[in-house]
Amino acid sequence: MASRLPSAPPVLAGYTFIRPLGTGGFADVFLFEQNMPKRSVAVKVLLQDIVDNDVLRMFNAEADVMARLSSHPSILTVYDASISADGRPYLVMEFCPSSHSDVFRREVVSVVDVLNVAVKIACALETAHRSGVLHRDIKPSNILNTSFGAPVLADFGIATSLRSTQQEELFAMSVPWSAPEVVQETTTGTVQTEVWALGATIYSLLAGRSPFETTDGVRSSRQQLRQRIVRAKYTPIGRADVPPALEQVLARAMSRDPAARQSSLLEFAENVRRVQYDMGISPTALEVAVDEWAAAGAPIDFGNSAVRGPVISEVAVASPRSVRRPGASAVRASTHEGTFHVDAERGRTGFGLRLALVVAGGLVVGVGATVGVLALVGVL
Ligand SMILES: Nc1ncnc2c1ncn2[C@@H]1O[C@H](COP(=O)(O)OP(=O)(O)OP(=O)(O)O)[C@@H](O)[C@H]1O
Repeated sequence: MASRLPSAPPVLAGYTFIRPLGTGGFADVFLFEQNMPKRSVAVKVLLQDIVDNDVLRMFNAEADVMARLSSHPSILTVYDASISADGRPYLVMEFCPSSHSDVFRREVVSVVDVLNVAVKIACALETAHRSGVLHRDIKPSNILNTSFGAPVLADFGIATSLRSTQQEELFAMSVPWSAPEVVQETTTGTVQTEVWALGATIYSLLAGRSPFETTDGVRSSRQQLRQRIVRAKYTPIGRADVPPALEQVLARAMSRDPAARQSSLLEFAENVRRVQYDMGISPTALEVAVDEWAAAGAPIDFGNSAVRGPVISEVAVASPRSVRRPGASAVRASTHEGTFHVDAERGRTGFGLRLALVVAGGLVVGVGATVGVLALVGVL
């Protein structure tokens, strides 16, 4: 968690603020209660003073990528995204009570649990890759645990297109889990750097430290850490309950030469399942999207930096107060973000078509019974 105080929580219609959950490089995350339907949600809000085109582009991509992928059981579910009344983009997500960074340095995590996490997150990443998306920030703190204890991959904040051909400038990285070629800034991300990062993450969960931290507890500088990563000399985890076959899978994932690593996250998952099988544990199910699903849908636009807030309807909402009387100039309609004006004189689309929409309807409330009636009539 970043060492700064969280910003003020946004005022969001339909949600009640409960408490801050954490702070990141670009955003604060707050616990809110959604009022209807009632449930706890985590709301990620971009920091106001860093909102520029690049940040908006990353935020839009994160919302779109998560919405596209979150039907996967091991990817964090996103419910909604919009702009708050004070102008901050936000993302409403499933609330996860804990993350793997909370536990791996404090507790010895069982090998059985870690192998399960490894297969599930590998399948989540394989699915993202088949959809053309690279995560680029795989690390223990981005594996959250749902209320049911299931591991889910979160934070697609610096995700990018797998098929991007542009030389991007962004070398955002979490150094301890980054591959040598990322640390040396020769690539911003490939399937092979994701294999490395997941291998390094799983290593960390088992070892209680990241793979290139010193074991004597002496804190090294960032530069020393980078040098050790570039040398890529694998240090065995050294836990009696970690079988050599598992060390081999992780050592292969963290090979200095990208071509020597598993060729995909699916291959990594299959290697881990083999270890589970050899240990007498039932292998975790492979949950990978079929190619037809992954190829379906419009490609995510990683270049879109438009402010995409609440939809402003040009259709007047029918109510006894909104029926236009002679001489009246405007009606009021409300969205979940507040109240805005609809000019009843214009009543046309932004393309200049002479399309006037007249909405008529009413809500009839009887004693002991309620009937809602809405009629919509379009007139050229
Ligand atoms: N859905 C969630 N439920 C509960 N806590 C969350 C959720 N999403 C994020 N958090 C917590 O909020 C904090 C900030 O998350 P965020 O994704 O913004 O940043 P980060 O990954 O910690 O840092 P950075 O974005 O700089 O890499 C983290 O401590 C994370 O555990």
